[in-house]
Amino acid sequence: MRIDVVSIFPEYLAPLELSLIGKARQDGLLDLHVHDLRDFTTDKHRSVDDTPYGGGAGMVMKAEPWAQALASVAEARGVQDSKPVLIVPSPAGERFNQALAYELAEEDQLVFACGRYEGIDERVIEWAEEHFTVRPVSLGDYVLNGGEVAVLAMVEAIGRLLPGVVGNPESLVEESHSDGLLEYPVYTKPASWRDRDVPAVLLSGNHGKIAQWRRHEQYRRTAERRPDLLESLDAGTLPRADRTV
Ligand SMILES: COc1cccc(COC(=O)c2cn[nH]c2)c1
Repeated sequence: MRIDVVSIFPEYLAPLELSLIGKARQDGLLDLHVHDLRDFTTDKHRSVDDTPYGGGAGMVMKAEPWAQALASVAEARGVQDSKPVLIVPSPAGERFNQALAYELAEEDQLVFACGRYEGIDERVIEWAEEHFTVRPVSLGDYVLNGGEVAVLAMVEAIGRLLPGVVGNPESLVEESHSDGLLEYPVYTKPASWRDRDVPAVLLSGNHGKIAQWRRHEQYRRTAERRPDLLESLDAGTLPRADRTV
């Protein structure tokens, strides 16, 4: 998979050189390029924003630098049969979740546009529809100063689903949200720690009972912390589970 990120703070994406995603890049599993939006400006001040039409506080990101940057990224990939997906992290986007992470992990190319200030001139989104499948995506109902933090989270959530990125794909199966439920509690040595014991069933060696206990814990936790997930479970809108793409 190829991922391109456009930002006025490219150094914000440096953590993607570390750990699992960094290794995936070294192993050639993930081809990630970060671009500085200011490299696509033409004025002496390399300006990327201006005051909003209609008034109001804050600034809006200008359309032309974005069109130049996105056109350059679309070309970088060469001619392909499907349009790359342009993801715009935004408080006004569709909600990011594990199901969307699985869906996006199947794409050949993802392009992330990191907005800042009050947002990007809406005409960029309209223009981009010609070259991309455009998807505004929200991490949650809160406002960040820019899309970079959201991109770090999404690239990690998507990247770890790519074949070969995590050592043991089995670990992707039994984790929160892979089956629509929260994960069960986990324990490791010592069996007794500060007068707190590991649940006896986990030491029993009875794998049927262990699986049963874990499933029960998943339901108990989900009902307690995320009853909304139980509703979508009933509605059958489960995320793609137990496989890498
Ligand atoms: C595209 O325009 C803007 C404007 C302002 C901030 C941002 C950054 O994204 C978020 O704040 C966000 C993402 N998921 N939840 C919140 C983008």
